[in-house]
Order: sequence, then structure tokens, then C-alpha cells
Amino acid sequence: MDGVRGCSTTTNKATNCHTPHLHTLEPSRLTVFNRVFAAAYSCAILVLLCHHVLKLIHSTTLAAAFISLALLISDLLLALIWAATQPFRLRPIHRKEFPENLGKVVKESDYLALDVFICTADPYKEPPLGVANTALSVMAYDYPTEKISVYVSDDGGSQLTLFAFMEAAKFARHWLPFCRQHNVVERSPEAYFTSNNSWTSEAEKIKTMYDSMKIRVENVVERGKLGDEYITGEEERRAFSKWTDGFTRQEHPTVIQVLLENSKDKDITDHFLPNLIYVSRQKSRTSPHNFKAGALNVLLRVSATMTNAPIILTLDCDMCSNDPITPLRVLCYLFDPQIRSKQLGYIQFPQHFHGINKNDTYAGEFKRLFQINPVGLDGLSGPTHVGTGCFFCRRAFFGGPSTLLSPEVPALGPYHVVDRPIRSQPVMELAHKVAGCNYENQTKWGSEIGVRYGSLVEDYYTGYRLQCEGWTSIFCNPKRPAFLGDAPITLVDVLNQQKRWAIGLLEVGFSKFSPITFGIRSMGLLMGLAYAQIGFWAIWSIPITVYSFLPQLALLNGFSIFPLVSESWFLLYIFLFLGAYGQDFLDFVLSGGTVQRWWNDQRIWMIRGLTCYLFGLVEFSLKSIGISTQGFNVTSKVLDDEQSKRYEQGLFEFGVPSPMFVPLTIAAIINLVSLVKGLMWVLLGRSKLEGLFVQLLIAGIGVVNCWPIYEAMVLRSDKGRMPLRTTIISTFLASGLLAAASLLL
Ligand SMILES: O=c1ccn([C@@H]2O[C@H](COP(=O)(O)OP(=O)(O)O[C@H]3O[C@H](CO)[C@@H](O)[C@H](O)[C@H]3O)[C@@H](O)[C@H]2O)c(=O)[nH]1
Ligand SMILES: [Mn+2]
Repeated sequence: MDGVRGCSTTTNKATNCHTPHLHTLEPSRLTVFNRVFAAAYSCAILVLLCHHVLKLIHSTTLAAAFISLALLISDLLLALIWAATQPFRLRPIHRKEFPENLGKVVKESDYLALDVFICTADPYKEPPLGVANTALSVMAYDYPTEKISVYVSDDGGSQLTLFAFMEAAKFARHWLPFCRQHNVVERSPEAYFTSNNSWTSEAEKIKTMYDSMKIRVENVVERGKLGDEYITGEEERRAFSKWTDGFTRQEHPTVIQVLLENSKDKDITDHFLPNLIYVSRQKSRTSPHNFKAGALNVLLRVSATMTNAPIILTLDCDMCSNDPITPLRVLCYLFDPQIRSKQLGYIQFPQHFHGINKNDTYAGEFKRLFQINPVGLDGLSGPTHVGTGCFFCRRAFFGGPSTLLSPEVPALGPYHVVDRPIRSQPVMELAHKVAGCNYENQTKWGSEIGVRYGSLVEDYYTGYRLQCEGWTSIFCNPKRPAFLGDAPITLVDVLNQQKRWAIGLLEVGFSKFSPITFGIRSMGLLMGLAYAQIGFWAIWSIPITVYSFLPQLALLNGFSIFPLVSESWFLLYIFLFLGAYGQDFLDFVLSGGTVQRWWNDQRIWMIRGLTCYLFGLVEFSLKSIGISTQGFNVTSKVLDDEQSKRYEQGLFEFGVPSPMFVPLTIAAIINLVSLVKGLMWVLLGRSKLEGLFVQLLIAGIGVVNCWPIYEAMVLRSDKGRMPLRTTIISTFLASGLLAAASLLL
């Protein structure tokens, strides 16, 4: 009951009579198989670990002991990761909603009000036109307009973004009625105009309007400033006058601009428009702003002063709505009393991306994280929060289901009813106050109330803390993606993003709220393990690094470190290898993936293990001992034509030098050299194939996976090839490693 207010009467009605289904759930067909397989695989792992321990105890030389120890540690870590993956597989469920039945259960006037939060942080990495498209796509939801309020947080503090929104507010007067009248599905104008090419004359008119807005916004962004000719009214002039000479991104006062107010502003057909509010919180170099988490908390407070809707949708600036009935799907759950009594905190939609190439070169789809794992968690206490495409019950930000935490100002509480117009002076005054950069000092914001601080992955961390408090969540994954976002398309962008995630996750993993201690205590073993599986992602880098170098260096010297093909231990290895790979493949393909995409997915795991996870682990350690700090480096959403072309061809984009490429390139070289040398040992008869088979297999898989790297080093001449400097440094370091190994082994 606590999660949502304002709908109790309707809900009771819904339970008493024979109402049609609003949603159903079905257990996955894989459940039994997964459980049996988990039991068998666990036994095999235990046997393997015993084997390693025995080998370690009986090793005769120092080198052999070192190798056994390295393998034991790696396999132990892999085993722990495997165990932590099991919660995702033990009780997967699939849900379905029936929004068409909603009308039979609840009147439209009883629909819950919705506050939408959109975050942007940099007008050059996140083009304002794209942000405006995101806003337009949700303003045009098939939902009573007077119940929608869109709040945009601009951490870039940019007049360019405000200008784009002023233009969007004008365009909305035409766009919203057009969508309604023509039942448009793509309600982001950009998506609509690029995917359709036969238009009525009316659509043609709207397109001309959109194009002119696009040109104006893009011109302004290109020039980097707003010319006088773009400012039309007195109100606009007053808004832009806040950008005085001393106004910088890091140091500026709060700017809040109500661009549309739903009781006043109407579209061209005389329908009310949704609220649209631009917020750029106060910034000061001396106060920490806590990145996106800080921005969201400001929006939580500002929206509380203006509309305080019980439901909040959070969106990143690059995530457009792709289906106008999405909020109705959410209501299908919120109007089910059984769900509500389970203390529902949030409903998470998966992140889906547009513009991913055919075989998804960098596995940017994140099938496991965004599609497979949430289905698994949905059968337990619910999916993790992934930052965007998530509908929260506002109440969930204010303490656990049975312990309401009141904020310092009662008007910010989840049950406060706003009874003043949003432009009225007291509302605007309070809104400015709560957006101040020192407002949170000595309050519970960020620690117990709102989005939680302390991790670069505020999404994962906040969802985790809410679930620890007792809130549950639901995974809603309709066939037509509810939202579509941008995924990075160059390797450097991919790796930098992943490094940020890796560090942020470790921050949680090693905090006093670690999933393996606090998490398991609060949510039980399975949920705690599941959060740990994600939290300790970067640990993958240890076994991956060991397996990328150790067997290969031993192979180079004809040194056999795995069981002979004729031994029964060999079968154990084969079972473990094929079992893990096979199950991963099955999960991937059954959730709609193709074989090539799976192949690229397993490749990118190895690449990440040698690059961003390794660097993330190191940087996190440095940070822990106070040597460095990491900020939130926003991923670029701007596309370069040449890069896009190469991406479409499926080529890896190296281009600019990055230290992260070095270990990857060293591994590529070592795997190739060791494979060639190992084959020579065997062909020349100096070693038996039997003894080196497993190592040859590992080096072989390494070489096949590294193909794009060899290509980028020697075969390509385009701008995306491996930078020469990286190739030279890596070759030099690889030679050193080879020499050292031949001395030691
Ligand atoms: O100081 C900041 C930094 C970022 N952002 C916004 O945060 C969002 C996500 O940033 P992005 O660079 O796109 O990061 P991604 O790695 O693509 O995002 C994923 O990871 C983030 C956590 O690292 C989550 O916040 C996101 O929801 C999730 O999609 C964007 O809308 C940014 O505008 C801010 O508002 N303020
Ligand atoms: Mn993003």
C-alpha cells in the first residue's frame, strides 16, 4: 500500500469483481535444467579444485608450484563467479502485460501522475537536439497530458541546452497533437522522420518545422553561443540573462525555467500540454556535486515542490521512448493490489539500443546484464536498477516500506500535496533553495534518502540499497522495446565506460554495504550473491589475465601444465569448459541472440578482462589508498561519419592510443607466437601433442579471438587501425616477457 498513493479505491474494486488480467507471469522452461546442471557442475568444480590443491602440495620445483598456485587462484575465482551467477538461473520468469484491459479496471482520471527526469551533462558530448528528442518522446506519451511533468537536469549548465528546450516547447504544440491524431508510434521526432519516408502534406509541414528547429539548435551549438537573433521574447531574454560573465559549468547559480505549464499552455488543438521544466542546479568548485546521483536528487526535490507525482521515470538523455503506451504497462502492475502489497519499489525496463551493427562488435547490447539476468532476478526479489528506463515509486526514496523517513522540509516528502501553481513565487523560491549546492549538507540526502552517493554506478548502488531496505522490483520487457538508447561505437569509448562501471561496482563491493556481507544479510543468499556477481565484475580480469599468458608462456617452452589427453582429468576439463561455454551460449541464443553476436560477446569479455577491468581494478586500488580519484567521464553520443562507417563494417575502432590497448596487444602477440612455437614442438616431435593439447587449444582460442587485433596492427591502413606507438610498445614488452619466461621456466 505504501508504495503508491492515490489509487487505493480503484485497486479494491479491481480485486473484488472478476477483472480481466492486467499481467501474467510464466516460469522459464530452463528452470529444471538449470538446477540439475548447477548441481552437476558444482561437483565438477569441487573435484577440480581438489586436483589443483593436490598438485600444489606435490609440486617439486618452484616454477611448478607457482603455476599450480596461479591456476588454483584463477579457477577458484572463476568458481566463485560461477556460483554467484547461479541466482540468475534458478528461478527465471517471464512477464506479460495487458494494457488493453486497463480501461476495464481503472478510469483514466485515476491514472497516477508521472514525473519524468532526464539528465544531461555536456552539450558537446550529448547534443541538445538529442536531449530535446528524448523529452518530446515522453511528453507525447499516450497518457493524460495534465498528469505528465518532464524535468530536465542540465549539469552542463548550458544556454545551448536551454535554447534547445525552448525550441522543443514550441515544437511540442504541433508535435503532440500530430502524434495523437495520426497514432504515431515513434514519438521522438528524429526517429519518426528518419524511419518514415512517405508523408501526408500535414506530416510534411511538421517535418519542415522540425527541420527548421533542428537547424537553429545545431547552428547555435556549432557556434557555441546564442546570438541575439535567436532570442525572441522578454521571458527568454530574462532566462538567458543568468549566463553572466562569471557563469561557468563548474561555478554558477541555479537556473530553473518553467517552459510549459500544463494549466496554462495549450497545443494548437487547444489541449493542455505537459509541464516542461529546465533545471540547472547550482554548482560550486568547493562543493561536491556527486555527478548524476546529485543531479537526480535535485530533481527529486525540485519536482517535489512543483508536482510531487507518486511515480518517477528516470531517463538518460540518449534514451528515447519507443512506445507511447509504456506508462500504461506500468499501471498494469501498479493497479494490481497483490503486486503493491509486495512493496514494489521500481519497475525496470531493459536498456535497448539503436544503431548497433549486425554482429554487435563490442557486445554493446549487454544481453546478459540487461536482458538475461533481470529475467532471473525477477523470480527472486526483482532486477537491479540500470539507471534509465525505470519507473520508481517516489515513496521508495524515503526509507524502507515500513519506515518512512521524512526529509528535512516536510514539503519534500512523498505524500505532500502541491496546491500552488508551479510558477508561483513560493514554489519557485523553494525550488531554487533545494537546488542549491550546499543544500544537502547535514541532511540524509544521498545516504538514506534519495539516490545514494559513494559509487560511480549510482544506479546499481541505489537499486541495491532500496532492495536491501525491503523494496522489490519488477522487470518489464515488452516485445517492442519501450526505450531505445545510444551505445558507444569506438573501442576507447566502450572501454572507458566499462572502466567507470568496474570502478563504481568495486566501490560498492568493498564498501561497508558489500553485497557479500550486508547484502546477504539484508536480502538473503541468492540476491546477495547476484549483486556480488555484478559488483565484483572486475575480478574477471585476474583469471582472464592468467589464462591469456600463463599456459602460452609454458607452451612456448614446451612445458605441459594441464592433464594429458589420455588422463581422466582431461575429461573433467572438457566438461567444465564446454559446460560453461555451452550454457552461456544457450542462454544467449534462447534470449534471441545470434551465433555471431554470441561469439563477439565472449570475445569482448576476454578483451575487457585484459583492459578496462584490469585497469579498473588497479585504479580502484590506487583510489583506495588515496593516490588517485576518478570522476564520471560522460560517454560521447556524437557520431563521426568515418567511424560509423567502419563500425557498420564490423571493424574494431582503435585509432587513438590508450594504455588499455597495451596488455591486449601483448596478449595477442604472445598467443600467436606460442601457438606457432607449440605447433612446431609437436610437429618436430620434440613434444607430444597429448601433453600440450589443452595449451594449444587455449592459445588457439586466444589467436582466433585476437584476429581483429592482428588485423588492426598489420593489415589495416584506415584511421581506426592500432596506433603505431601501441604496436611498438607492446611488441617490445611482449619480447621482454618471452625472454623472462624462457629464463624462469
Ligand atoms: O555529472 C554527471 C554525469 C553524468 N550525467 C548523466 O548521466 C547519464 C549517463 O551517462 P553516460 O555517459 O551516458 O553513461 P553510461 O555509462 O552510458 O550510463 C550507464 O551507467 C551510468 C552509471 O555509470 C548510469 O547512470 C546510466 O543510467 C547507465 O545507462 C547521462 O544522461 C548523463 O548526462 C549527469 O547528469 N551528471
Ligand atoms: Mn549512456
